[in-house]
Amino acid sequence: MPETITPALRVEGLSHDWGAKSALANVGFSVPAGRFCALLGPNGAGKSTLMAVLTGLIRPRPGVVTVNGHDLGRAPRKALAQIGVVFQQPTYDLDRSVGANLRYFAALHGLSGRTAADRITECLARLGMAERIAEKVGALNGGHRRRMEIARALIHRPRLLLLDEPTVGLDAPARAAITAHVHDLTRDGISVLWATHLVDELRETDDLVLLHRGRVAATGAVSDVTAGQPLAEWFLAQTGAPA
Ligand SMILES: Nc1ncnc2c1ncn2[C@@H]1O[C@H](COP(=O)(O)OP(=O)(O)OP(=O)(O)O)[C@@H](O)[C@H]1O
Repeated sequence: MPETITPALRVEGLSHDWGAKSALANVGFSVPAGRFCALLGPNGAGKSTLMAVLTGLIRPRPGVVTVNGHDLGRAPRKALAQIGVVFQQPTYDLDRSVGANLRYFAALHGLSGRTAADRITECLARLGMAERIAEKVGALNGGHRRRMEIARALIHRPRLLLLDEPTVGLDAPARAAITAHVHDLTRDGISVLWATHLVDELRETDDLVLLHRGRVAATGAVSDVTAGQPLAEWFLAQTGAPA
């Protein structure tokens, strides 16, 4: 792939203060098309604040965010149309089926009828959830609920998927399954920004942005930035936080 290709996400000179507290300070990095990029940082590093900026909840000031070349500040509709989001806090209707939950989101994106049905089948299949379409969300375990939310975030075929600590509260097998499914999405050219403080969710071939105290402390391919050191040891040395 040529170097000049437009990145899925570019963040430049981004800062945000919560009152007197600096949460992000001159943050800059990019996620190339089709890459899995881990936004790694200990608790309080600023990951959720950054996700709030990237999803348009907080206006970047100062700073510039572009999604597939669309400036989030100047052309928010175009930029946001390219993004799928899985927030840290789950959002779904427990009393309705998986299919009904997805139909609701499809309708929000202007999809209905056969188009919506096909898209829902496609997205559930990508997360290994096709056979659960008629089950009530309240009857699913935590891992399957999360997978449904990821499928739902893909319904409008975004180019960039943002996930804020999507495995919080899940057991090890569920975490591994979700991590694998989301890595697989990059095969189809979807770019992923995955916020986490758990280094075992990263692969050697991933990209990584290390966020520490609101600043980018390291960025690049995992194997390059760690220079062969085990990732957990490297993370501890960089941040003082156990992974
Ligand atoms: N709404 C808010 N009001 C005031 N301060 C906030 C707010 N949200 C976050 N902060 C502060 O900003 C800093 C960064 O927090 P943030 O939640 O972005 O970090 P994080 O890396 O997502 O951490 P965690 O893993 O604990 O969610 C912290 O010091 C936090 O206390």
